[in-house]
Amino acid sequence: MPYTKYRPFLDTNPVSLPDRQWPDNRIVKAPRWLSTDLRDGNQALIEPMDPARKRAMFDLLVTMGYKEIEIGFPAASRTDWDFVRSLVDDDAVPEDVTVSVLTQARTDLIHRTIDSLEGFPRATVHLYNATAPVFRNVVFRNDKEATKQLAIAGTQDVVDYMEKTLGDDMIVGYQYSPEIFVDTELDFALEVCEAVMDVWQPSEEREIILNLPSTVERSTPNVYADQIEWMSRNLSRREFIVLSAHNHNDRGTGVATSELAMLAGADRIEGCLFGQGERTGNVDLVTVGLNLYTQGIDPQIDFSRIDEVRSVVEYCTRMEVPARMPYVGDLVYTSFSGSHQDAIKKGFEARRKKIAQTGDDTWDLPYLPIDPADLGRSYEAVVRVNSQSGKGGVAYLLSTTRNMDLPRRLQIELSQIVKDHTDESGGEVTADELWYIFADEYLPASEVAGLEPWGQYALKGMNISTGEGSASQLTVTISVGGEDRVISTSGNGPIDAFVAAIEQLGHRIHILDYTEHALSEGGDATAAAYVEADIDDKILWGVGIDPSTINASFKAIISALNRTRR
Ligand SMILES: CC(=O)SCCNC(=O)CCNC(=O)[C@H](O)C(C)(C)COP(=O)(O)OP(=O)(O)OC[C@H]1O[C@@H](n2cnc3c(N)ncnc32)[C@H](O)[C@@H]1OP(=O)(O)O
Ligand SMILES: CC(C)C(=O)C(=O)O
Repeated sequence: MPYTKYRPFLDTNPVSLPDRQWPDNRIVKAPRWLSTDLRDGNQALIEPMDPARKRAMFDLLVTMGYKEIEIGFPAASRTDWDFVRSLVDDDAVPEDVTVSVLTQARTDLIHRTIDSLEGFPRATVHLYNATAPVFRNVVFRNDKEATKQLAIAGTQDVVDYMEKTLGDDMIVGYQYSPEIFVDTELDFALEVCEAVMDVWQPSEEREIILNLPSTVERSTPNVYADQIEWMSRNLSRREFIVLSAHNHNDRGTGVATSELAMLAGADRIEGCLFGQGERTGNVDLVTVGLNLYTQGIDPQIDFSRIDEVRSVVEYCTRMEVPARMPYVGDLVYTSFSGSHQDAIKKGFEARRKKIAQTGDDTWDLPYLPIDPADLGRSYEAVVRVNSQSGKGGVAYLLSTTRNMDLPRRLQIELSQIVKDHTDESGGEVTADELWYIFADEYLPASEVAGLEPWGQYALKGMNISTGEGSASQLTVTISVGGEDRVISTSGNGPIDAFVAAIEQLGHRIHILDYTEHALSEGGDATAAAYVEADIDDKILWGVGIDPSTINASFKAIISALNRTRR
């Protein structure tokens, strides 16, 4: 490939900051957020949002807690203008939300943009012009001075026209973006921003938002961080400036770029939900927000119903959120491989114990950086079973979907049975399919609809009496190949007596392990019993489910017996 036609970024726009501070900084609070879903996000859609979709997006952003929302480029099109006006007409903007509108530095567009704001209680006018060499030379055919003058004139236009047209009771802020900041010589970006500030005159009550976009991401995030720190250190009137980062994702590092920008001094992050936006998109606000959350920082945004957020965004943008999208994709809380499933299962068990014993619910789970429940995702989706899965995943699914708490060696036995199935089918086994595989293998068919009956033996009835200190007397009816046999025995306990009954059927049987637990709570609780037995020199597990614990254990022994002969 002709790689020599590309130049290293640092050869085109070098940054020197040997005493950089940002690598030692820590992010300790959420930035101010700006959602540009309705502007940058919308302008990049194959089919831009219609009014209903725009409104759904706006309402979603408000509900989630975004306080600054760029609602469009009202001078660009009738649809953008109408949408902006509809928010005033419908009184749709809550007290604590500030809308923002974008314009180029062109008088007619600036005036129309400001006209669109009439009636809003507060708003921000956002003006941009590209400042980088290739744009000066190719797009604007301007030198540096003319580029700066465009920013100055545009800002002056904004100031003058606001004063002339907007009432005193309206709070209007100003944002300036030197578009293509990353490719702009730093000293020139600084010069333009200073010139813009000279016009706007920021002060205690009159902040200015200076937005330094990686319009096209072309360097590693550390270079951008150097650029942000350099600007942050060299800008005058820094205390009145809200330094904003607007990052695209051309190199796939938009999130890292925004995070490093925060370390380097950015106060505000602009982006779109799930990374919508031009080309590879704007930075994903959900990922940046939830990355903060997983560090114990309140993102100030409600992500607790992430699937609802996703479905509204998919409706509005007519684009699908990919299955591996951080925090929200279909597969991100799913583990297929055996060792991951095993670790997750153990992690959940350890967590339950830790909470019960100490009340400490600090999150520390193998392979899961976030508790899916915090985002409204269910644990059932965490583990899925295919040919890569081991005992942990199988046991986890049966535990979460059926309350079955399988003993470890039974897990190993079942896992091999499931693997035979997945090796043959090649695909995933759903929780329902797993239940059918399990039931077909271990349970009398009558208990699970849709399965063929199997097994030479079945428990038909029993009567047991145990006197104090004396042996259990058992009379049991067992169907043998369809014919009922009534057997009377005794033993040290019910299981011992039942084993004696099985021996009367001509089998050698020795119980190796036995456990039981309730499957549900309350008076109508059902019990599950698990028996590992050596029957006629075959070691196998059997499972029984019944409202009576004794019946469940007898069924488990019958299950193991039938399996030796299947
Ligand atoms: C990085 C970003 O995403 S910025 C946002 C970009 N979004 C959009 O552009 C969406 C909406 N835009 C539009 O609908 C149109 O571009 C309009 C209505 C704003 C303007 O349309 P037109 O007047 O036909 O101009 P056109 O779209 O061709 O824009 C190019 C012209 O604008 C000039 N221009 C581009 N950006 C700016 C700017 N920020 N400030 C001043 N002039 C600018 C160009 O130099 C060019 O001028 P020229 O025709 O004299 O060479
Ligand atoms: C207008 C600016 C902020 C922009 O969208 C960009 O540079 O990507």
